[in-house]
Amino acid sequence: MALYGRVALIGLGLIAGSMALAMRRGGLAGHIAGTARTDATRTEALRLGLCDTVHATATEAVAGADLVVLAVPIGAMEGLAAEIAPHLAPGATVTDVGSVKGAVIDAVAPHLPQGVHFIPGHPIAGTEQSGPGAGFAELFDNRWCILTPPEGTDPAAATRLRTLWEGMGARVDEMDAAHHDLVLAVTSHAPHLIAYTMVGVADDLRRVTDSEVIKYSAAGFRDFTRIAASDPTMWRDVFLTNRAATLEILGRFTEELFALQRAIRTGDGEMLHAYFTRTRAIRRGIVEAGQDTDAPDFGRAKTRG
Ligand SMILES: NC(=O)C1=CN([C@@H]2O[C@H](COP(=O)(O)OP(=O)(O)OC[C@H]3O[C@@H](n4cnc5c(N)ncnc54)[C@H](O)[C@@H]3O)[C@@H](O)[C@H]2O)C=CC1
Ligand SMILES: O=C(O)C(=O)Cc1ccc(O)cc1
Repeated sequence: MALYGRVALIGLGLIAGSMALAMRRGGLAGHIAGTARTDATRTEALRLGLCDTVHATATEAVAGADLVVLAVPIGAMEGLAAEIAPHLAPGATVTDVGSVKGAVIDAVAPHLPQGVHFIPGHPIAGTEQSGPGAGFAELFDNRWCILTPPEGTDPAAATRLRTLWEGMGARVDEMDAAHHDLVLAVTSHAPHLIAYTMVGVADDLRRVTDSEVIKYSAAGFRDFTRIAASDPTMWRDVFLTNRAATLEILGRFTEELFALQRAIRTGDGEMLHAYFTRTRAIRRGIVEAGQDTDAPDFGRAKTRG
């Protein structure tokens, strides 16, 4: 028997589309109901076989669902939570996949009725692509998914959601929302901002033509351009909702950057060498601990992009 009888996916983009395909692969959902705002997305989701039914409204999709997944940009979550709240089945679990957790909890939890389990989540897996056609079943394989269940969460509901993510190929960790937001500011949010900035700098530097940027892109800059092609709405919402942690990390980043800038200006090769030796050791530690899921020897499908 399927783990969840009826799953409602709100927002049929990269993450919801990948979840639909991964749930089908694992036989984890009896019925997948989806909702999207436009006719084009609903038609595309049916054509791709993501959903058994697609609905024009979120309230129709969540009716009778035992799992509801909010898979929209963070700024859209509060409005959707308010809209679906009166239509949720008693005992249902509501989860989300947002890249920031504290703000999502503040926005969503107050709207949900007693008897509904709210267990926020965040798959640490994605690409710069968006929309239903961007999804693929292997996206979560060997990737982490972080759950941030609030205190007092029903253990059976949390275990069931953990089992779903494991069934979709992910490894699951639990932590509190504030810690999640700090960790992700370091590992994802600040790096994305740096990529956006670097691509902006190259664009501003008119002495370097566009064709030269493309032609001579070494791997570092190529990765920046891929990341800087990510969805603008999603990333605007990430920075507006993880403000404190991102600003804290960017402050530290700026200090380090100034120190390196000074070392370059003063010709302090010793400082540069010591710094790069330290960072190389960090990278090697990650690979040796088997934490780099993109390493070629990890035996998994690489994230597309
Ligand atoms: N893209 C990535 O790599 C990752 C994204 N996330 C999170 O997952 C969530 C969804 O991201 P993606 O699937 O990448 O985005 P996406 O852009 O591919 O899909 C989002 C979908 O939500 C729809 N939508 C937007 N506002 C809506 C509203 N008010 N009502 C109904 N539908 C609405 C959009 O039309 C779109 O179809 C975001 O909160 C993001 O932070 C989490 C992990 C990775
Ligand atoms: O495409 C990439 O490199 C990513 O970093 C994907 C990603 C984007 C946002 C998340 O919250 C988690 C993963």
